[in-house]
Amino acid sequence: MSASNSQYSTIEQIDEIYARVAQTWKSGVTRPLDYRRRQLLQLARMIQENKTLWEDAVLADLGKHRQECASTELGPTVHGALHAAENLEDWARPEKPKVDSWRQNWDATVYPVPKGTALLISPWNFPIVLTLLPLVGAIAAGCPVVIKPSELTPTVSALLARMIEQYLDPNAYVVIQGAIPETTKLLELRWAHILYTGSGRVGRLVAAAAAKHVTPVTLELGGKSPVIIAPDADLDLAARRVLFGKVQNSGQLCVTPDYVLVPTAIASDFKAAMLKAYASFFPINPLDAESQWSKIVNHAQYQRLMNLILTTKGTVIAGGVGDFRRRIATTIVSDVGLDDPLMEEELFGPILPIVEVEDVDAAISVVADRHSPLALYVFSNDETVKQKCLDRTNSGSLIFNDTVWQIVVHEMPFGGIGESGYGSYFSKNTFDVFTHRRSYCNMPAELEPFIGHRYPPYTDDSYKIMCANVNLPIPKN
Ligand SMILES: NC(=O)c1ccc[n+]([C@@H]2O[C@H](COP(=O)([O-])OP(=O)(O)OC[C@H]3O[C@@H](n4cnc5c(N)ncnc54)[C@H](O)[C@@H]3O)[C@@H](O)[C@H]2O)c1
Repeated sequence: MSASNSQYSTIEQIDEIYARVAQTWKSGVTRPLDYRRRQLLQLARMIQENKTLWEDAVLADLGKHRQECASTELGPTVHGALHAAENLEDWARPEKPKVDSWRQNWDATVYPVPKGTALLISPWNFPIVLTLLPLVGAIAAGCPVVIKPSELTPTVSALLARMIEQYLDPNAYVVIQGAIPETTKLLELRWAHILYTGSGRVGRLVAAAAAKHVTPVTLELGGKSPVIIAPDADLDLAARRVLFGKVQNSGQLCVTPDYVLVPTAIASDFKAAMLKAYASFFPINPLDAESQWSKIVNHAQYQRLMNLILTTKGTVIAGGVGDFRRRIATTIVSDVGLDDPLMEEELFGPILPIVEVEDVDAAISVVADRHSPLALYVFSNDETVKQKCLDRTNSGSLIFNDTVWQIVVHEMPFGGIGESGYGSYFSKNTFDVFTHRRSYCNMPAELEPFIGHRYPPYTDDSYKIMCANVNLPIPKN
């Protein structure tokens, strides 16, 4: 047992839990749609009936305000579970692909079937929704699941363990509490799918471990998500919306705006707009005891962020201070160069560098020269600018005139590209992650007269028939 937390699972317990969940998978109990539906409704109840407990847990671990907890953790989870329960039958319906007429009596069908027992490894920054939304998809798909939440949010992880045992089928959905040794052990086992959310550093370890068993993986990683301000942008609106994205969970959000690229011609107007938005968001000192803002998750992260504020060569124009409760005032830094320490790693905290560039083309070049981010935000209504951003950059998502709230459009796939990860989920996409599209055919004996030419011995006649597709006419253009 790990010394630091008596609720951590021992290695023997992990083996026992794995065997139990594997047995559940074999029994087929998680497959029927009415079972899946019941579990999904239970998951929604688990949140709704214990709203205050969840809010308190997130408050204890992250100091996150109840409003942020309701809007970004609890609401999306309940909505996601109910949406899956409502659409389950549709998503799980077998499909009849369009086939050539001569194959129509082969009964070609695609069955969406559960992949098998899945592993979810989730991060600390949104410890409820980033654990439970993947779980919703896995339940909907019919997979049993082992869940490993983050050790950095121990109150939420303990609550997840207790609630999931109480509300869901405990033989099919189990939380393992632990840190690196427990995750390492879990990664040695064979899973049907692993969905990992977190840093690229650990993502690489997960992908390497999965490769040993040829296990498919979804990697939801991070990266520096840029903002481009175009000359035609409404600067007050842009400033408010950029700052909104930055204050959510004190910037500890995978799609938080990481840095702003602004053409020199409008840079001073944009800075003024940012300071105006700042004053309206923070009518009192952001570090006041009644603070509404999340704390930084641990001392090491706090220290890392404060060091960045100290070592930047830019000018701190707002914030710049922290306190003993690990809160850092949202900090705006102007005149930041592309070689500044703030422009190296993903910031993942409440610091917003503003980088001046010659024009929108230069901004696009900066984005295109770096790793593809999880999100790219552009403030513009100019169709030429929009098209250039679409054509010349790549990112998990491309959002015009807002930040962060693309995540409420559940119908769109959420995921990264390149260093920001691979695979995507949300809504039916999550169901698809845990689903195998199994091909099915039934070839009746009456086919023999029509397919007899496939059997040896091969003859000139059978060869001619088999060349039919090779000789298909090709259109000129
Ligand atoms: N794409 C997304 O949806 C998304 C969402 C949230 C966070 N993120 C990204 O996650 C990162 C921050 O999250 P984090 O710090 O919790 O990530 P992390 O990678 O440190 O931890 C995530 C999980 O990995 C486990 N882990 C940590 N070290 C390990 C090791 N050596 N071996 C095996 N397992 C290990 C942890 O126990 C935890 O459960 C940021 O980069 C952020 O952008 C991405």
